[in-house]
Amino acid sequence: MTDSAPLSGTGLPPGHAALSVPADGPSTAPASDADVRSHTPVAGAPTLQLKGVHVIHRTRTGGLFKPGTVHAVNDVDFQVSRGETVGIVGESGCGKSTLARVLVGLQRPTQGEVLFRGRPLGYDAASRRELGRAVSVVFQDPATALNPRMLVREQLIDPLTVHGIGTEDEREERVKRLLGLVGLPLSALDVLPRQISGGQRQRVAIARALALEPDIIVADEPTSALDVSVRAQVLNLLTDLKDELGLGMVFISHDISTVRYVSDRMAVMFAGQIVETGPTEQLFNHPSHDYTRTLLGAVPSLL
Ligand SMILES: Nc1ncnc2c1ncn2[C@@H]1O[C@H](COP(=O)(O)OP(=O)(O)OP(=O)(O)O)[C@@H](O)[C@H]1O
Repeated sequence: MTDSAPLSGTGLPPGHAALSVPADGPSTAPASDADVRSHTPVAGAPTLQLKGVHVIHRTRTGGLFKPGTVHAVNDVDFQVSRGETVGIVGESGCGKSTLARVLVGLQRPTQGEVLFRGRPLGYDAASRRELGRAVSVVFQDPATALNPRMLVREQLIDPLTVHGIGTEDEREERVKRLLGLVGLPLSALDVLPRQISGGQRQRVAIARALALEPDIIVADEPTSALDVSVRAQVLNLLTDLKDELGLGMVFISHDISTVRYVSDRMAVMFAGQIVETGPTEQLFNHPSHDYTRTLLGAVPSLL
């Protein structure tokens, strides 16, 4: 981990930094129509829903599909709500991370709709702040979420302070609870990230993602950077937390056996498209797409 890794002042990873404004409770005086739309959930709507989403990245060198562009996400429909884990699996470069960035509001689709609680997601500061509170992200490398120069306590208190949650004492209490939830001792509060192991750092990153009591956690390859010996522990932690807190989770991995282990439903991604989706066991037992069969035929990896 380098000393230059950034930390947003929001309790969220870099890129969410601009999403938050200091205030307490729900925003008042919406700044735009988008704010008004986003503040009233539609009863029964999924927490997050994508409809016909495309993301085309512009590149200097060009991509596979067209010189100068990469069609990273191609006509994707997707949804997730509290209480369910939806896995997204596919090989490197198929568009999983781009899709994750769309889900957490860091990437605007080139085309298509992102609905948050049934309303079109706004990209103004107040809407992003609201999304940032309801949807957290855990990245592959905890270094992207943790500031190497801040004590664990400060990193966990930070999102609470930014969102104006609780008194100082209440924040301290919540931080201790968070640490307990992710199975770290209280002594971990007073250390820097480099003083703990990679698995423990990922636990801190998960605690931080839970700090604002989100509805959904988007976990993008959360165990891939960890030693094999601790992958299962972190995976079990995520599934336990999901059950305990009733969270929704989007679990992204290139490894189909890991996705099977945690997911209720699965989406198989290939070249930017979701080529197959369904209940996990059904998809395993009766894959309908050739690419899914190829993934299933690959040597199963250790978690
Ligand atoms: N900001 C960007 N600018 C240009 N191209 C990009 C950008 N982000 C991703 N891409 C390209 O879009 C495609 C999808 O990338 P993405 O990172 O979403 O895939 P992925 O499945 O998450 O892969 P990996 O597991 O290797 O991260 C790739 O071809 C990638 O090179």
